[in-house]
Amino acid sequence: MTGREDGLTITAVGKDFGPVQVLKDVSLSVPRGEFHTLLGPSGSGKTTLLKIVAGFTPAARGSVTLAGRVITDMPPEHRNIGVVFQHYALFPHMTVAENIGFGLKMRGVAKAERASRVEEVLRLVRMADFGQRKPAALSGGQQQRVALARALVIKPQLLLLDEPLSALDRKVRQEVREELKRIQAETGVTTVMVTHDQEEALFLADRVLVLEGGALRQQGAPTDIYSHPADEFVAGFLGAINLLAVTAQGQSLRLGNQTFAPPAELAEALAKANPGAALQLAVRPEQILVQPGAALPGQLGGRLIATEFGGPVVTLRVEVEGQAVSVLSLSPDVLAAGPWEIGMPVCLVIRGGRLLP
Ligand SMILES: Nc1ncnc2c1ncn2[C@@H]1O[C@H](COP(=O)(O)OP(=O)(O)OP(=O)(O)O)[C@@H](O)[C@H]1O
Repeated sequence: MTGREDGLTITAVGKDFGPVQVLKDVSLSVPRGEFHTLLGPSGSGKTTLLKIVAGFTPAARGSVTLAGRVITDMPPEHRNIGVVFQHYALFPHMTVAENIGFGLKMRGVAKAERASRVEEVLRLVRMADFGQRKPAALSGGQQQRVALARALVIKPQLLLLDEPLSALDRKVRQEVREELKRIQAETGVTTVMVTHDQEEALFLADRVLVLEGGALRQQGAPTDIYSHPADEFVAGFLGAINLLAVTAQGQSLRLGNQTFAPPAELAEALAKANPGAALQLAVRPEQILVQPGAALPGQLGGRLIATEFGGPVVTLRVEVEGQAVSVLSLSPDVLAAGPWEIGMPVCLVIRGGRLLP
């Protein structure tokens, strides 16, 4: 069997709540061993999709296949899926080890094997010394590790994570997210994680699936989806971006009264555009190079309107033909190398981006 047949396949899954179609025939597949993140704003249907896969909610239409078996109507306890939610929901009266072993006990696994599997999975999540503690005596990050151990101890064919990090504070969230990436790589378990945090989705995933209004807007590798968003929604949702109103003019682009050379990667898209067509150029701040002084031919000229210090990065705000453009400079050295005076002329070189209709 290929990885794809071994993994998860969702085919035309739909779901309605009353008159509202919250999932509109979503199809996707997660090859075995891959880590996919399901990213989308609140209410986009992420949790509903995850619940359908887990078996907690029936689908109105479509099918779900895991490891070659159709599981659409199978009860959750027969699906061999591990699930972790935002709120840990560990049993408070049981120790960590008992919490983790509970699912094995339900499955009739003998005591000695239970103990060795609990120990193994506790080592995996680096909580080997915590087996005898009660959940109340653990930090939030440690409780989520235990929840992860509990989901993994059954050796699931699929791991589903619903915002598992969002109740943790920033520093702990980063630690646990790195742990999660390591643990997924070590176990090789096929994983789908729901998040509304763009950075988290990009950091963790082999592939990011962007859901909006119950429909998949784009799926792809993190770098691809970040640099080549399919539409304005995806572009804006994945981080800061400049959307510049431009018109196609042969091999060049026109912005207001200025004509400039687009980055080479846009040549193909530009060749297909109608002359004079109004387009949007979507450019991430770090795809723009800024220099003090007037523009040379092929560059864009503007005026510096603000500099914003942000620790490791500095954002320069520039006005070009009445449009505001933000430029990310990767180091404060750029600022120190000045002179950057508000109101001064600057020139911009656009080094990447995407044309949107
Ligand atoms: N049991 C239900 N009854 C009625 N409507 C529901 C039910 N569950 C979810 N919905 C609606 O379905 C839509 C999708 O909800 P869902 O929880 O899947 O979104 P989400 O993307 O996970 O959002 P969030 O990030 O806020 O959790 C929302 O409009 C929600 O109000």
